[in-house]
Amino acid sequence: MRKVIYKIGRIRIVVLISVIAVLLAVGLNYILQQFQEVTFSYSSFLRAAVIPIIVAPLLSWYLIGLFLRVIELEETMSEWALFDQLTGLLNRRAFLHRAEQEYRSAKRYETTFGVVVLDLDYFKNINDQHGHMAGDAILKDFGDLVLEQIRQSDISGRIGGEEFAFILPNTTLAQSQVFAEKLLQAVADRQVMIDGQTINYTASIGITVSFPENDFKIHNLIHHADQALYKAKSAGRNCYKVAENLL
Ligand SMILES: Nc1nc2c(ncn2[C@@H]2O[C@H](COP(=O)(O)OP(=O)(O)OP(=O)(O)O)[C@@H](O)[C@H]2O)c(=O)[nH]1
Repeated sequence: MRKVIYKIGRIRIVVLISVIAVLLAVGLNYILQQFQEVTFSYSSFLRAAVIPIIVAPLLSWYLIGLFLRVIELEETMSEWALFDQLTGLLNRRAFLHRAEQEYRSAKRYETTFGVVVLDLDYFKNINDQHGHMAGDAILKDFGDLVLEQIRQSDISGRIGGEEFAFILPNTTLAQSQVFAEKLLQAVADRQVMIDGQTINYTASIGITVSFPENDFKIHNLIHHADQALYKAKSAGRNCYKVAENLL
């Protein structure tokens, strides 16, 4: 509906509604004159047209504006329901929903997909040393990196405070490892300026892959990737590890 309004143009719609209102008023006046059997009068026509000429454009302009605002608010609210406000990535709930869809599609078409879980390293230290705002700036920077560099067909979400997850459709283990390597490098290359100070950050990654012959559900896959992530943390961080069951 909003698209229709923008396509036709608000002014044209207002003019159209006003013309219809005037025609209706004049038509009604004509019918009434017929019923009341009064002498046909042009001045009565003019009087009938005056009110819609003034009221119809003002009222329709206002109502169309109100309608557009309501639609805009509705769109913003449905966006808020799906996206994390800080990073612009899918929130946990929306991510899991999309991941579930990919899981079903991969099962149906017997394809393999990668599941990658990433956690920013020593994030508590960043908050403690530079403040919560700096922590937020890093999270936002990571969101920008993902939005800029990750394929549209991949599914990315913020699934926890400083934990992110990715579903890579039609992707093998070897390809998921290349993805992880590139992502780690891209994160390490980032520089965030906070209060004139440059802050670098790193991340750790856990990977698993869903094969058509396995029957692991999404929450199992994320759990396996999470376990691999903790291995990467124990191994010193800024690296990736593959889930135990794939080795
Ligand atoms: N600024 C900011 N901090 C957050 C947000 N969500 C979670 N955090 C913080 O992230 C920190 C996570 O700390 P830990 O779980 O100890 O992990 P870490 O310090 O990154 O250490 P490792 O993961 O082991 O490398 C906590 O201090 C949380 O308060 C957020 O939205 N903004």
